[in-house]
Amino acid sequence: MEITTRLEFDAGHRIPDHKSQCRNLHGHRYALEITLSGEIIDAEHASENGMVMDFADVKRIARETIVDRWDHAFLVYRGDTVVLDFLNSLPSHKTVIFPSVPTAENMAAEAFKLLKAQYQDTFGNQLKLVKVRLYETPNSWTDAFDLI
Ligand SMILES: Nc1nc2c(c(=O)[nH]1)N=C([C@H](O)[C@H](O)COP(=O)(O)OP(=O)(O)OP(=O)(O)O)CN2
Ligand SMILES: [Zn+2]
Repeated sequence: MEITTRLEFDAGHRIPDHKSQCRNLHGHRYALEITLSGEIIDAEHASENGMVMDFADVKRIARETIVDRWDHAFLVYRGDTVVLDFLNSLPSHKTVIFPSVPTAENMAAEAFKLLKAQYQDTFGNQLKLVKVRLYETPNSWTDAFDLI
């Protein structure tokens, strides 16, 4: 079985070498969809009985791991020194330094890597993160999978 839940957040970014307008500082309302697979839990009287994982717990983990960190932050490539220096000059600014250019693809890959370690198979139902889908706009999105 697969389950999917969706969270949204706002963040700023830029693609410094982009050929067009994405080189400008701008923001998106991102949507993050998390898909997990596993067997349906068969544990009489357990809160999770009949579920792959409680959607509330899927979202709580995603909030703690990604959304609370990236929401209303500016995501900056660590090599984008002109913008990084500017952001560092702003008192108490919420800045997330990225190891790669914060394209939708790199953000989804980073989210997958961080989330994979957080979804634990506590009920022995082969719970597994299978996909992270990130919408950068309502019309454009990317899917990250486990490449290992
Ligand atoms: N493969 C990718 N292409 C682009 C990315 C990306 O992350 N991966 N990012 C951008 C820019 O960030 C840009 O903000 C989004 O571009 P675009 O889809 O062209 O923006 P629109 O506002 O025109 O999108 P609508 O879907 O029409 O609202 C560029 N390319
Ligand atoms: Zn953008």
